[in-house]
Amino acid sequence: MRAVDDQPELSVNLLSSPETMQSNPNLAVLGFRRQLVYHLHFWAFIAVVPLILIQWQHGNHLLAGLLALFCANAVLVIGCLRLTGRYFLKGWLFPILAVVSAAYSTAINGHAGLYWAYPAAIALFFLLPLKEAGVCNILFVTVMSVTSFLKFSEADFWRITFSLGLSCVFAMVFAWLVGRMQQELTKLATTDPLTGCLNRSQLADILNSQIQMRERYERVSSLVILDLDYFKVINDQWGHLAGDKVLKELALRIRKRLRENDQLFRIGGEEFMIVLPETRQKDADTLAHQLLSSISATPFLEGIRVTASAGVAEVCQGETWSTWLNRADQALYTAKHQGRNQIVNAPKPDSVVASVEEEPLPPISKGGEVA
Ligand SMILES: Nc1nc2c(ncn2[C@@H]2O[C@H](COP(=O)(O)OP(=O)(O)OP(=O)(O)O)[C@@H](O)[C@H]2O)c(=O)[nH]1
Repeated sequence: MRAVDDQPELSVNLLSSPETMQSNPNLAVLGFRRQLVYHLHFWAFIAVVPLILIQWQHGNHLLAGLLALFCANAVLVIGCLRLTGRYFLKGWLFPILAVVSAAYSTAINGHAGLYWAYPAAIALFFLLPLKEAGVCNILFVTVMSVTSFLKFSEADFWRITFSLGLSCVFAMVFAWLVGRMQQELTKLATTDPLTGCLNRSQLADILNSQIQMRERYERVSSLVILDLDYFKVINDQWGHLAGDKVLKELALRIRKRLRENDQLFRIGGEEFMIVLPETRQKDADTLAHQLLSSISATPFLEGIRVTASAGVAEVCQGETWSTWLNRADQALYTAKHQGRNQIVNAPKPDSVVASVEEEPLPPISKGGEVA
């Protein structure tokens, strides 16, 4: 399990926007992870603040300093998460300071310091990626074993080593299972169970990322929306199970033709959308023709021949994801209206055509040639 992902481009504050989290499963997971980090730092801060005074009064100034640093880090992490939604220093200071403080406290305070080793070891699995947390904990248990060997009786040394080791193993297994469960649930929430295609949950995010590529780097992407023709007739004549098989087979045929970076969504009953990064309209149109040919060339099930219609749209400068999608959708509507089994390319939006037409002509040199 990883507490917080590296997503610097994510500017939403997930601690304060539950609506965003509800509509996007990936953001929901990230939001819960941030909540976990937030609460760990908050409660650790509450628990450790009194210890600073106690250690200072006992003359353990170095330990008091370490604990003060730990609390300052907790305040910074909480503040950054609250104000910017980012994770200060990616969570490394908490485990380092917790582990060093626990080991040092055990060395100077004996059993009183040892009790803090257990929460510190467990917290590692919630703050760091699983592998890093595992390695840190092996080092930590080793340091604590050596300390207890030097400080306590042999029987205590064995007890401490095994109980701390076992706590780490339990925490690791739990964190690993929670991480797997997150992955499974995210997959379930973002894909269509019948065809395995992406569902609408991430549609806006993925289209927006393509728009950003267009705006920042002039990298042009295209959309193809493809819809089976007269699919209702298949359901009516051969039944819904046959209809489902046709949809599965359709997704397979489309996938066979796609590149690794292309993304296939099922956005309606028999309506599919393909996002084609770094693809011009002309090339998207070629792909759409190939898809329509592969759909109509061979029957899906015995006797079931199917055709499809498609709308193609390249993203334009200054366009939002919904206007881009709408243009592709309108093109599909036109293809259906014109008789189906065909592809229609979406025209550029009016504002883009106007701005191209209004572009000033290049200056003319003295000789009458274009400069
Ligand atoms: N088998 C099956 N059918 C579905 C599924 N989702 C939607 N449908 C059916 O798909 C059909 C869509 O019908 P229409 O929207 O009229 O579309 P169409 O018959 O393909 O007509 P055009 O798109 O205009 O060519 C409906 O009968 C839905 O019940 C599904 O998951 N499985």
